[in-house]
Amino acid sequence: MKPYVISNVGMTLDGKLSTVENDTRISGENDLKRVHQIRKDVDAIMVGIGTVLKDNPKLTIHKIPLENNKNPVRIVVDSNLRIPLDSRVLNEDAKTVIATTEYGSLEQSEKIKRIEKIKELESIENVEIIYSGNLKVDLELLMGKLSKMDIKSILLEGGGTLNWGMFEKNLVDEVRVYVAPKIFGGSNAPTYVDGDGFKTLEDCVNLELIDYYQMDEGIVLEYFIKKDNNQENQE
Ligand SMILES: NC(=O)C1=CN([C@@H]2O[C@H](COP(=O)(O)OP(=O)(O)OC[C@H]3O[C@@H](n4cnc5c(N)ncnc54)[C@H](OP(=O)(O)O)[C@@H]3O)[C@@H](O)[C@H]2O)C=CC1
Ligand SMILES: Nc1nc(O)c(N)c(N[C@@H]2O[C@H](COP(=O)(O)O)[C@@H](O)[C@H]2O)n1
Repeated sequence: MKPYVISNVGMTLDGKLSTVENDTRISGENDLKRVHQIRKDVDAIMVGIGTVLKDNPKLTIHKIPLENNKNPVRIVVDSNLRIPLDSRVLNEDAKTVIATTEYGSLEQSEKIKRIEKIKELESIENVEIIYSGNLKVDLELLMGKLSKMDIKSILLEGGGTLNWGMFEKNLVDEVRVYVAPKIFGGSNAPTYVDGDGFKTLEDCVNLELIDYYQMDEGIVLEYFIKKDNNQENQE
């Protein structure tokens, strides 16, 4: 049984997650409070290494009172352990799981560097490294391992490449997006779901609307993922 995965982003009307210069001021204050309430409701928050490298996020609950809650576990999907040791997501405010790949097939010099980085990360008390897959993190395997760690719900915050990986493997259960009344443009600006993309309508993700409501100057849209994809797309 895999964890229940909620994908949440703040995006512009043209689907961007940041500008081409990585300006990510999209959500208003009330929407950020909504996001932090979801963080409070889940066991873990998951991002890709791209987001860590570009945003240096904290991934803790800080826009609303934590009260007597613990911060959720922070999961960083990082096949090649590129995470900088001074990343805020490695601070002591919460446990951090780094999902990486087996390194046995690396050539000797790369393997030595990888083992060095593993030792440095393992010396950080609240950090745990888990291994799933070879060249790239195997997300299906990862979900199974996280479930065994008693992580039953995950807020997937992105970015667009990891979001693609999760949608491609049909690992997302719910979508909540804040759509700001802004247009960023830019063919190189990151979008909600990047990656290779589905080739045909038969393969794409189908959504079932749950709710929609105004928030700040924008709109929040909430959907379930329709899991009977094939039947839906044949109609
Ligand atoms: N507005 C919003 O709500 C949000 C905005 N953002 C923005 O998104 C941008 C970052 O997005 P992006 O650059 O795409 O990076 P991501 O955060 O999506 O990280 C992608 C990286 O994760 C690693 N990864 C490992 N396994 C997988 C897999 N199976 N599938 C996919 N990725 C995998 C890859 O690196 P490797 O091969 O090294 O493992 C990949 O390059 C930033 O500009 C950030 O500001 C991010 C989150 C939310
Ligand atoms: N939901 C949402 N709306 C926006 O406008 C955003 N820019 C983001 N960004 C995500 O939140 C992370 C920062 O979290 P911390 O405040 O540092 O805890 C950022 O890295 C993106 O994942 N999200």
